[in-house]
Amino acid sequence: MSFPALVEPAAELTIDEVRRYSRHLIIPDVGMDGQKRLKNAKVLVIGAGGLGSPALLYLAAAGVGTLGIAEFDEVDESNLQRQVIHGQSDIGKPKALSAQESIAEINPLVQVVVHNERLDNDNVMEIFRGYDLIVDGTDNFATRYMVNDAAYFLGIPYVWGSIYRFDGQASVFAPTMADDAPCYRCLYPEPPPPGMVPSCAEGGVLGVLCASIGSIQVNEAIKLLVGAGDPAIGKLVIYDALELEWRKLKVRKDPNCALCGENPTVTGLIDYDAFCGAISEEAADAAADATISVVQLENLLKERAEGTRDFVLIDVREPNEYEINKIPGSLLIPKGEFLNGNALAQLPPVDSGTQVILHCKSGVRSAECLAVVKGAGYDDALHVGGGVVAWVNQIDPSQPSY
Ligand SMILES: Nc1ncnc2c1ncn2[C@@H]1O[C@H](COP(=O)(O)OP(=O)(O)OP(=O)(O)O)[C@@H](O)[C@H]1O
Repeated sequence: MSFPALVEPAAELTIDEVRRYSRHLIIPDVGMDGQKRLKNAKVLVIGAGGLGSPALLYLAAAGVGTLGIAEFDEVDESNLQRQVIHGQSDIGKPKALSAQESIAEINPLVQVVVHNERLDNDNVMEIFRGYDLIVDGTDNFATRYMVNDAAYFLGIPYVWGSIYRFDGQASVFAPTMADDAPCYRCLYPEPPPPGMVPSCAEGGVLGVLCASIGSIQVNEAIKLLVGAGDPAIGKLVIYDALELEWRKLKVRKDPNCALCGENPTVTGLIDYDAFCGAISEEAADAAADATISVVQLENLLKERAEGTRDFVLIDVREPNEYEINKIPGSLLIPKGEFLNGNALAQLPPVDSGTQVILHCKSGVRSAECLAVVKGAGYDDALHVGGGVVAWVNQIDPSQPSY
């Protein structure tokens, strides 16, 4: 199904622009009219990370007249494996500014608007207002639901993408463009239970997958802006890079959707952190008075070495994470073993007097496991807040982080 172009055409292209965009101008579906629409377009990209990098680069190269960048973070060495808009000399710089510099080099005709801040309930409506289209390149559920809701309230279509390891997904959510067009909540009414879906920082992502999904997002954005082809409204694009398989599933509007359904219950922005629960209630309860810092752990490890303390330190991450860095003296039992109950047989008996201390990468998975262990009777079990990330940052910077 085709849709009218989102943007009116600019009055004219300059001679420089005609030269620069000549390969677009000779595509019948873009042409002079489409390129003038791109020139007039205002597109906001949220996140200048894995997906945002290729999205910004190609939107800029394509001649989108105004490109907004909403990003609060700074460039880290571990970003460079996939966030190709940043380079070695950008490490430590705000990503939004680093991205702006790259765009100036790729296409100085683009006007870049930098929003060097975290998008949240306080600023999202104001920042979104005035853009024709949004490209969501973020990596967390709280932001995704917020983007979906804010875009819906303002009637702005957006292109969503998501990546994990070798798997990617993308879709266009534009409930105000067609009566039967779904929103993100129609596809995913509820966020996954906290701790169940690891982030890319926890589970990893193939760098080049960002290019595959980010370029699909740009493709959809260009189609929407110029009114070409059949955009992925009501369609979920699924890419399996390991099998080299693309699939397209139909996504229907949910009449019971909390946002765009017949009797909406979400009528304004909500507390998205609470909705997505950074940590499950059981895990939060278990960890409430059983969380130690890495400094406390270091002291406990010294006492254990001196023979004045008895405990097992268990790393609940995956074996490939354990290969990258570890807290010395830890034993690896991945979280899945706790969830299926097998880990308990590998722990010292409850009445042995040996305490159980758990850690993971950042403290989310270990809190989930702590709830299991406490439920099995290990009342004095502890977990390490901040996990191995805090250990590397505060105790042993000689180890790599990831
Ligand atoms: N609410 C938000 N406002 C602005 N930018 C956001 C928001 N939420 C996430 N982002 C940005 O979206 C980008 C997502 O990129 P990516 O998935 O590659 O993750 P990353 O945070 O850079 O990497 P990693 O999680 O592996 O350290 C990040 O740069 C992140 O800072």
